[in-house]
Amino acid sequence: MPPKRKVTVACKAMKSIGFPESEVKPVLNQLLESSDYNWGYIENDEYRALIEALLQKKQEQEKSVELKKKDACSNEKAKSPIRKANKDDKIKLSLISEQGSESEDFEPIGKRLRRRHQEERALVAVDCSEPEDSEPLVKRLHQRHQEERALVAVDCSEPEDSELLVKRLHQRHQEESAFVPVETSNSQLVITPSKRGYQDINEVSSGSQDWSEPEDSEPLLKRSRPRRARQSQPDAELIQICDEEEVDESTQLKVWIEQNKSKPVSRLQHLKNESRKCNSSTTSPVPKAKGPSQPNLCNNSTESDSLSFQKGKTSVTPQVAPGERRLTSERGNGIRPFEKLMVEPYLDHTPVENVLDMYQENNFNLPRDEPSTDKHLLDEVPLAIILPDIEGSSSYGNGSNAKADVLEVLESKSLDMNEKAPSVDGLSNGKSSAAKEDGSKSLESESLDVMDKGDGVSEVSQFDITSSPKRELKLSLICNSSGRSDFHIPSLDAVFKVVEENFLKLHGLTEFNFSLLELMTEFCERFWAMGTDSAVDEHLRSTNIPASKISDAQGGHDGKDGHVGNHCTPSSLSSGSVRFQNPIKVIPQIPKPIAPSGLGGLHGVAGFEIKDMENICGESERRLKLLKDPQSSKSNNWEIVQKHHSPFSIVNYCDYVDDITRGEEKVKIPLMKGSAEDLPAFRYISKSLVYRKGYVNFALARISDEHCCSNCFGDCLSSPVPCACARETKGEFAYMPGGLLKQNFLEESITINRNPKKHQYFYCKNCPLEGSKNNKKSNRCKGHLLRRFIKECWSKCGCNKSCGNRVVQRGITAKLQVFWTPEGKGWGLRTLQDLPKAAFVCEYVGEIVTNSELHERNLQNSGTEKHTYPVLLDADWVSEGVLKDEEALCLDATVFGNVARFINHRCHDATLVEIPVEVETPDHHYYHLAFFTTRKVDAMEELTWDYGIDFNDCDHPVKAFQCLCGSQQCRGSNR
Ligand SMILES: C[S@@+](CC[C@H](N)C(=O)[O-])C[C@H]1O[C@@H](n2cnc3c(N)ncnc32)[C@H](O)[C@@H]1O
Repeated sequence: MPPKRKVTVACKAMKSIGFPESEVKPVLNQLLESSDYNWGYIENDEYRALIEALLQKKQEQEKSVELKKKDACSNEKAKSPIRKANKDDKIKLSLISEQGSESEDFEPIGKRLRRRHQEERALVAVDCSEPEDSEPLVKRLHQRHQEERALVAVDCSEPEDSELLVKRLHQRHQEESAFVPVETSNSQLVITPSKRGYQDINEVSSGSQDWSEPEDSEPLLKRSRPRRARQSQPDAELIQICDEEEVDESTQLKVWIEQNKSKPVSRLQHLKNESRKCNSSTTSPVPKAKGPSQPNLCNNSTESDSLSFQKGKTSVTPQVAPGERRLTSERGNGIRPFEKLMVEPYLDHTPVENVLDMYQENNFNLPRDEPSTDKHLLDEVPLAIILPDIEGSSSYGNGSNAKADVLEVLESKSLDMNEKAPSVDGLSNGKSSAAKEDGSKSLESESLDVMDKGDGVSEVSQFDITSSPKRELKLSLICNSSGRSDFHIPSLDAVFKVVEENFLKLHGLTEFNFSLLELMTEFCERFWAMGTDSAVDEHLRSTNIPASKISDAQGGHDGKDGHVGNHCTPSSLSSGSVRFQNPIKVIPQIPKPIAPSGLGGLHGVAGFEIKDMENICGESERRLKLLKDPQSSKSNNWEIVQKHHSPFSIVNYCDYVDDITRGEEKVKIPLMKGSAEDLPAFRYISKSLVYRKGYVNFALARISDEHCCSNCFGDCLSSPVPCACARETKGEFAYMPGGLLKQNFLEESITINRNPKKHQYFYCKNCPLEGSKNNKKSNRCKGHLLRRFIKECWSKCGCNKSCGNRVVQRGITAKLQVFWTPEGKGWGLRTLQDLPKAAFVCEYVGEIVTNSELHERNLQNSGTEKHTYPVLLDADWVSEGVLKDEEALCLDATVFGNVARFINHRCHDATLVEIPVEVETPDHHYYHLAFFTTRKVDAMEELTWDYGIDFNDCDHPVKAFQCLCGSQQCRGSNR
């Protein structure tokens, strides 16, 4: 269904339950954005996510009206001016625990709801003890909404006295804190909510998981069934983690009765709801809850997205992501937010201008097909980051460059301004640093000052710097005003003004352009700059990028350079604290596609610089022109090119006997001496290229949090708990440190290849392969073998490039040679060194063509032309549903290819096995096909793989050859 229609249908559905379109559209828009335009997520469960978002929004609106009312009232009573409060509060600070409500302020509503939705889904899958009630979803959601409204109503009935209000808020915070799972040791976990679900897995599995354990006996087909079903597996491991043992039931009940006096909700229903809430939001790794019916007033506001470092506690980077369906629905419903955006995955020399353009495209623009609904909302309006040295104009520059990139590192720093401050809210103070479980380190926390008012109440504030995996850097200042009845939220401008004036006074300056906001921004820049590795420093130093570009790319919401503009938002916290937060989006380092201006229709080609393309095209101006504007010619220049192979004859392999890759690979691949002129004319490429129609989308935006490990750090393989990227391989990585495949994974892949079972085949209703043949014969699908995928970490992951879960993408490392086979198979590939079993050798690289394009090629081939064997990328067609022609792809290495085009076929006992590898996109209709050794291979042995051809299939795109593999189980020797 086209997106516009989807919007209409969604609006209609919402209208039927009482939400007008005007309310629905902005929320839907926001939800779409936060879910990466994943309609599947929005449409699931009768629009559950959307309904929740709408209810939540309504509730927030109501709450804010209430709060405004109360504020107005308390302002009346509390006469003390802001300046007085500031003056009295000589910021004496220490860390406080405020992450509880932080996310409510910082995290966009859509994201929050999506997360909650995911958590709830996971719990529904797990919690067998609690039968789902049969109430329709909408009714249940409405009911919950009513309950929440009722709670607000209770609050409203209290006297509007400012002092009482503050106290009450504070008290409620304390109460709520009491129900938040408490520390069981000094290493309490502080969890990012969006990943919270995995925390328990960490806890449960760490230490108990045996990585070398044999694979479970689950049939492959079951695992390979559509990912929607597969996802439930990791989720199912989620357990109840609320520390209800710590909470006295009668106390809970009492509080609950207090809070729900006026509510016409049955206790049972309430308990169910609360239990669900608790399940989805609690953070403690401590023992399981007693049961679902136990009352629990777990504070949902602990759902913080903050990564605040808390002293004495260990911030844990969550590991395994929840199994949410990959975003194939985008494809399925025709939404192509970043259509044909090809990203060269390994490009290190990406000009930053284009990176920024792309970032802008990816993150701030509506997708092309997306209906333009109401105002496109952004909860967090980003400030621009200025790169001080970029134009050489920074007054702060010390030669190092600030950067606005590469920021998927998870670090959080709390600068506590109190030294030796007494513990507040359960937190210790003083210098502290903590190693997270993922191996990353929380930054040291420094305490600078303390003031005890003498009544045991510390005035505590916190300057919090948080970087999120979303490449946002947040500075937040939390002023704890608890115990001060005269406190009310000052205007941020006023605060800035006072601080700036004080600063100037303090330094005896009269004419100095000092801006606190700029200082904060500068702080962010420096933070990122210092946390970025030197390689990137160097990269940016060499890149001349105007600052305006950067602010543009940031969204440019303030209309100027994006740097100024009052985006700090004051908000009050339940404890009576006030927070100013200043979310700043930071540009990630994103590989770029080749600029569209470069080669017209070829801009989608990944992996080539323009000069490379010009080289490929040789000296021929005419050809280049054709390539630059393929539309300008009626003739298909690419086909002409291919037919005659003329552009490639310029490659005289006599000149490249030392290295037929011409430097395309990290290693040289020589040709056996003597007969270079016999080498077929082809162009060596190290990465596959889209020929023309094939749909391959490497947009980063397609990779959701669940499909990357943005929180990881360093080497994922060294993490005690496998990250989200191991989900594809059932929660354990396919690789061992050092790059070899794990035995069980390898064996399974070999078995699937050599002895496929009936149930390991998938039969399509409308087979794209058969359909592409366009002949009158039967289009009956002959079956596609379902294979196991490896999923490698990639650019959106937080780990570094040498992470052990990045093998195929690093390219060829073995010493190989192209040689003339004595048996008459033509050229072949062999190894010049001993290779261990399970070692990666190379991937199959070629042109990415659709099946119909391949068919056309074959028709055009007179049959006399030598052809390499095209490889069908059908390893997971089962989960891709009905494929469009442009999604049914194969790799043809005949004209553009890598060394794998020389690997000959061997029936059954080949030295190599091919394994699909997901790298840049979760869409499984495109993937890498990597070759691993099936056994130890000795130096000078030929490398072979089983093409999997049916030698009796006359319909096959390429005519079968008489097999000379020499295997005892040869299938094609007597043709
Ligand atoms: C991918 S290419 C391999 C490289 C090829 N030998 C060459 O010289 O370019 C596939 C072609 O090699 C030949 N070939 C591969 N394996 C063979 C085998 N076992 N027996 C005979 N010919 C084989 C066939 O002509 C086949 O179409």
